[in-house]
Amino acid sequence: MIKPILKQFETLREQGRKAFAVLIDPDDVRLDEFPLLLQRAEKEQVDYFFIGGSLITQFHMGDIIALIRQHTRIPVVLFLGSNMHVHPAADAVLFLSLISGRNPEYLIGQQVVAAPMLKKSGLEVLPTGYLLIDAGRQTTASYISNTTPIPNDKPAVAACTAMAGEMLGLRLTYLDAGSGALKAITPEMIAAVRQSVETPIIVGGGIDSAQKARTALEAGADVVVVGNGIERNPDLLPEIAATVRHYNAQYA
Ligand SMILES: CC(C)=CCC/C(C)=C/CC/C(C)=C/CC/C(C)=C/COP(=O)(O)OP(=O)(O)O
Ligand SMILES: O=P(O)(O)OC[C@@H](O)CO
Ligand SMILES: [Mg+2]
Repeated sequence: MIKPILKQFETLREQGRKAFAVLIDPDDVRLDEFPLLLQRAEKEQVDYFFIGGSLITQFHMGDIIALIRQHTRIPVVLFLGSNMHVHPAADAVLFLSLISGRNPEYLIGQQVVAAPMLKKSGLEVLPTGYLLIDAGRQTTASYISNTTPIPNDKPAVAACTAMAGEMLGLRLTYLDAGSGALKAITPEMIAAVRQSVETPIIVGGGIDSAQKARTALEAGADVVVVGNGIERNPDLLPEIAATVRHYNAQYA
């Protein structure tokens, strides 16, 4: 039996293994070209698809998930900007609470509205402390959520925020510089969070080279997420997949 996804993340963390998640922004998917990416992802042993966006204007999330099922066995995890984007055909949902911000709507409001729907959906719910980190420019997620990201040179703020999230019972920590970030999260910040919590750590935003992925993994990320970088340059997918495989072969 395939382990639930939270258990998979916790096992990675316990064993020192790493995983690679490809972020699919539904609005940027061309359904005719998508199977090519999927075949590549399957061949390169991508571990997860994260799917979602701050805004979704194309109503084809169901078609996207159906194509993923047709071409791969890679689990699909919803990464949502809004409770209106929930789709029951996925495997799991990152149940984000935006704990770096002070906007109650994104700390608990969206979650209250989504809860009954999620309970019925059969989706695995992954309680996640979500931290937006300054990216060198305003990102869609910080604009839409109306929250101030944590300054990227303040690792202690991120560490204390993650710690509080863990104490509140959140099981995953997601450090996100935001999609298309100019600056990826510093290794100092990732390491400070790693020393402060036991939860698996997901890191994303602005990872547009294999070297940046490796830096995040070495600093303590358990899962790296790449979206824009692969949209711009599909050859980055095999490069990052090889980096993660190499890391796992070397250290696990
Ligand atoms: C789990 C439920 C029910 C809701 C979550 C609602 C919360 C708390 C969201 C957090 C804030 C937020 C708006 C996050 C968005 C995260 C995301 C999917 C980012 C992907 O990138 P985009 O922000 O779409 O960037 P682009 O502008 O590059 O498309
Ligand atoms: O698109 P990129 O910059 O890779 O960001 C991935 C994800 O963490 C954004 O929320
Ligand atoms: Mg988007």
